[in-house]
Amino acid sequence: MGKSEVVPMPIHRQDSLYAACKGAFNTVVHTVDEEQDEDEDDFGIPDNMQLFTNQVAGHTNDGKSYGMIKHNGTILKPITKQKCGEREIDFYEEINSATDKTRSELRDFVPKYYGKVTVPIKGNDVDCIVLEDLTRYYKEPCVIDIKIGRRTWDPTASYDKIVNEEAKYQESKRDLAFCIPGFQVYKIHNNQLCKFDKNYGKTLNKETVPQALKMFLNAETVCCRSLIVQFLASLWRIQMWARKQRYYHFYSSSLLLVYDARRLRELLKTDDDVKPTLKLQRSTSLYRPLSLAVLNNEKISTGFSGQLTNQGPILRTPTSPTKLKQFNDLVQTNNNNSNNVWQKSIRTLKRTHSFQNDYDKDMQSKRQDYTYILDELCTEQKSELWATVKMIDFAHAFMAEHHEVDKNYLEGIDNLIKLFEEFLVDSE
Ligand SMILES: Nc1ncnc2c1ncn2[C@@H]1O[C@H](COP(=O)(O)OP(=O)(O)OP(=O)(O)O)[C@@H](O)[C@H]1O
Ligand SMILES: O=P(O)(O)O[C@@H]1[C@H](O)[C@H](O)[C@@H](OP(=O)(O)O)[C@H](OP(=O)(O)O)[C@H]1O
Repeated sequence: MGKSEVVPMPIHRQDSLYAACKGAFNTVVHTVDEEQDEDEDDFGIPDNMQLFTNQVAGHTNDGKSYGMIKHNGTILKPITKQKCGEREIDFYEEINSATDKTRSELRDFVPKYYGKVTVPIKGNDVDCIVLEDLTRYYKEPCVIDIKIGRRTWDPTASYDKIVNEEAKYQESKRDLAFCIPGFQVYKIHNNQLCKFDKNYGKTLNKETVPQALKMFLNAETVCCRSLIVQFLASLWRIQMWARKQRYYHFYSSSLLLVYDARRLRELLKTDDDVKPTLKLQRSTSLYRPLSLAVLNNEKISTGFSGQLTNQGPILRTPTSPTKLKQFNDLVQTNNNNSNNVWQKSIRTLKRTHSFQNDYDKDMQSKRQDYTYILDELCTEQKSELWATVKMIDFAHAFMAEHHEVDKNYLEGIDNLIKLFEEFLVDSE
């Protein structure tokens, strides 16, 4: 592995967690300044391709399968299991040509798909799926693979496969309906790249998963609210889609969360960014609508009237016309950029000011709460995104039987969102 080395983890505040990693797991630490020049020759891939070093989970070059390959701003996913490969290609091709709203919308939530190529790897011609590299524009890409669902075996799985899958990540899957097969994080306090593999992920439970997520977020001491809100903005959109879609059931599929630690480092240099001027005041749960937020020491209405009907909370137009105008202008200005997930989230949030929509009521109140935070973040001068969430790995994507909602998938998403929302509340 070139200049990478296996060294004991440094001991920081999360002593127990780091101590658990020390020695027990194959935790690899690179220093950020270190050149990561892998020896491509060892892996027998063409000269114009490289091993994809930002891969945090999935199949690797272990003699039976191959790891991801980096090529020209894309990644190539080698197909070693014919059926899984065909299923994944069929899935991408189907959603790329779909014209219905639900599947067209799904295109926004997955990496861009560029077809299939055959690559000579170690003398074998291997078919590969060509996908957008989600880490491409990030200087210090922090990546976590979160496998969604309690059940990770598909309807065609053999008895052995079921037994095998059920034996893994037991506590995490049972209690949270998701698990963490791997992640990497550029630690901003010591410039080290820390990698955590599936052996580490398999030890996690409902108490340690939040700690691992905080480690991934560089949030052991201070939680960056902008980062969490960016992730939540994407997660909420995926959640809303998963709540209504009845096309697919995903088994062993993941969410890939990616952010740029370089941008986080820049942001944390200024106190204001760590402690945003906007603070929501709330007691415990995000599932209760707020009536007031505090902006620059001034109380402002979040739009919740304090009254509930059997249709849900009654919302009023927020009382800050200036903010609302800025917000409208911003949405208007960015209307052309229809692929910008951030702006789409903002437009969705804007719609939650009205009751004339179809969204679930709890979603309305949650989004209402965060309209102001998103508004503030988007009016920052440097507003381009530096964090994103995409759905990946469709080797086990199946058509939904009887047009049922994919509860297995949805539950994992819901629980992940709850954790992120708790981080946000804790950071106030
Ligand atoms: N579009 C992408 N951009 C960047 N990295 C990606 C992308 N797709 C996958 N990866 C990286 O590759 C890893 C494995 O991806 P994926 O889950 O598709 O592979 P897999 O071999 O089918 O996994 P599994 O063993 O879970 O079936 C991910 O954890 C992630 O680190
Ligand atoms: O997390 P682990 O312990 O690495 O387990 C692997 C994981 O469940 C993969 O999703 C699966 O690949 P598929 O999705 O392609 O089935 C792989 O099966 P495999 O060993 O048969 O490749 C498992 O080994």
